[in-house]
Amino acid sequence: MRPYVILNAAMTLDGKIATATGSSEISGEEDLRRVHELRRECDAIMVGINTVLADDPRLTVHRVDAAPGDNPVRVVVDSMARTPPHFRVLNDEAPTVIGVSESAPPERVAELRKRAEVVVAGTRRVDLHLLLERLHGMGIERLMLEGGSTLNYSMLTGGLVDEVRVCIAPMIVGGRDARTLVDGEGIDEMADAIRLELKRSYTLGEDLIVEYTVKG
Ligand SMILES: NC(=O)C1=CN([C@@H]2O[C@H](COP(=O)(O)OP(=O)(O)OC[C@H]3O[C@@H](n4cnc5c(N)ncnc54)[C@H](OP(=O)(O)O)[C@@H]3O)[C@@H](O)[C@H]2O)C=CC1
Ligand SMILES: Nc1nc(O)c(N)c(N[C@@H]2O[C@H](COP(=O)(O)O)[C@@H](O)[C@H]2O)n1
Repeated sequence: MRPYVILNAAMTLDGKIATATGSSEISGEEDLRRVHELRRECDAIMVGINTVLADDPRLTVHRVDAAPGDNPVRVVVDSMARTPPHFRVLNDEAPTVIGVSESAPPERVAELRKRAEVVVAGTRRVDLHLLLERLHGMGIERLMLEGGSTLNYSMLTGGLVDEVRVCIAPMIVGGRDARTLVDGEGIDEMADAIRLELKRSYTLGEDLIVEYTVKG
């Protein structure tokens, strides 16, 4: 058993979720409120280690009203236990789970254990199926996947995403090194593309929100 997973992100019209320099403030104010309402409805928020290193995110509900208990569990996918101990994802605003692999240096794992629950899943890279199974065992039924592109790819190709919700901002940045909604190795044939079904689309301020379910 695994949690129900909603991938949420904001991208420019040309599909970038960050520029090559890591600048990633894309959503308008209304969309940010939607994101935080969604966070409040989820049991956990999951990101990849590169997102933590790039953004030093809080990953809490802080743009809409929230009681302390409304903060979801924060989950970082971090094979080598590189999460810096002083980063905000390890502050006491909410509980944090760090998914590491068996290859993570023990001294870094021990340091993280002082501030977070560490789940070991996978030998070299985090085994996402196993991590999600463990999270489900911890009571996490609804999980919001908040990027970045590399983790989005692994989660989608692993069949671990149920819904995709994207804010498309009226901006274009270009750049072959800029991160897109989904990167990774990519699928070779269109016939093998991950198929989605559009459920809803609407505008929020200047942004267009599109919501899809992933076909099974
Ligand atoms: N606009 C938006 O909505 C958002 C934008 N962003 C932006 O995205 C960028 C980061 O994206 P990106 O660089 O792709 O990094 P990710 O945040 O996707 O992190 C990827 C890393 O996660 C670790 N990982 C561990 N196990 C796995 C696995 N099984 N599959 C995939 N990854 C795994 C790997 O590092 P290791 O092997 O060391 O563990 C991998 O390099 C940032 O600039 C951030 O600002 C991020 C979120 C939302
Ligand atoms: N939905 C959305 N829109 C954007 O424009 C974004 N840059 C992001 N980024 C994600 O949110 C995290 C920051 O969260 P906090 O405000 O610090 O709690 C960031 O790390 C990305 O995962 N998302």
